[in-house]
Amino acid sequence: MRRLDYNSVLQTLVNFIEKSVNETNASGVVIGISGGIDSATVAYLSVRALGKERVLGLTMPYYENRDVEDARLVCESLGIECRVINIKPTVDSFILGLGFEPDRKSMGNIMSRTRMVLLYAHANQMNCLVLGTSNRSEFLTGYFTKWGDGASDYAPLINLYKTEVWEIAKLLGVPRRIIEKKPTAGLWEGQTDEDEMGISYRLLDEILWRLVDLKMPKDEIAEELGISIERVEHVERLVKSSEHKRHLPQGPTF
Ligand SMILES: Nc1ncnc2c1ncn2[C@@H]1O[C@H](COP(=O)(O)OP(=O)(O)OC[C@H]2O[C@@H]([n+]3cccc(C(=O)O)c3)[C@H](O)[C@@H]2O)[C@@H](O)[C@H]1O
Ligand SMILES: Nc1ncnc2c1ncn2[C@@H]1O[C@H](COP(=O)(O)OP(=O)(O)OP(=O)(O)O)[C@@H](O)[C@H]1O
Ligand SMILES: [Mg+2]
Repeated sequence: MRRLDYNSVLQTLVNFIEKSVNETNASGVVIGISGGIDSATVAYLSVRALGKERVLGLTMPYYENRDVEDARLVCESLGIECRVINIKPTVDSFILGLGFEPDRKSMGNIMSRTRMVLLYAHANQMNCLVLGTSNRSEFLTGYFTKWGDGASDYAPLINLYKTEVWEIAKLLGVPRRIIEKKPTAGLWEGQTDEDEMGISYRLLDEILWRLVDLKMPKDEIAEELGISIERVEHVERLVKSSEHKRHLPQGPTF
């Protein structure tokens, strides 16, 4: 992987948030706090950039599990306001209105888009910006809901791989319990990112960096990492098939 000076990356992230908020005359930021590491990292960076009074955390559970406790742990350790909104009634009423039984992926995407609606309602009302939490590993593989968690005003982590986010989180002092948790979108019980994508983040990031940033031939990547070419091709397919998620909607030009 590339070697970054994480202290300097951290300062760049803090400066970026401060500048984005000040230049837009926003009062502060709203962040969806899941209890996972990406949102915790964005919250920690935001408090460094803006102070705790200008950061609002929204925890929006669908399932009853430990994630709400973890989200509270993040907010309490930072001293930021944490509002909990149970999205089950809203999501269930969407499903009732559909007239068909959505599969678990469609249902998960409804959950993600419901959270987006709630984040923007708070941003509108409070003159705040929505900070996204997507990282480069998710962005390049399309591992996010289009117009759901992929939607935000600024996304400070978008150019950092997941393995790099882990390093920044350690430097920030994010609670260990949050750092050590298995990454999960939490869209269905037992879901984990690495199972669904079929690869560990450590290997994914090594492949993505060579494939996308260094533009290395696939056979060289496989040889250098001591893996089969099929694994590299799997990642390449994820990148290619999610191209549409990295652009605004296209139309013909005249
Ligand atoms: N070629 C193309 N050009 C333009 N648009 C295209 C398209 N192919 C599909 N589409 C559109 O995109 C839609 C599919 O995209 P989308 O609706 O996002 O749905 P999809 O990519 O199928 O599912 C979202 C994935 O992201 C994961 N996720 C979601 C939320 C959070 C996290 C997390 O890590 O926390 C992960 C989730 O587990 C799932 O694997 C299609 O229904 C279609 O409308
Ligand atoms: N229950 C939730 N309450 C509030 N926001 C949520 C919830 N679930 C997901 N989100 C939002 O969607 C984002 C995307 O989820 P994702 O799982 O990629 O990140 P994470 O949970 O912060 O970290 P990890 O990937 O390690 O689980 C979260 O960072 C958060 O902003
Ligand atoms: Mg998560």
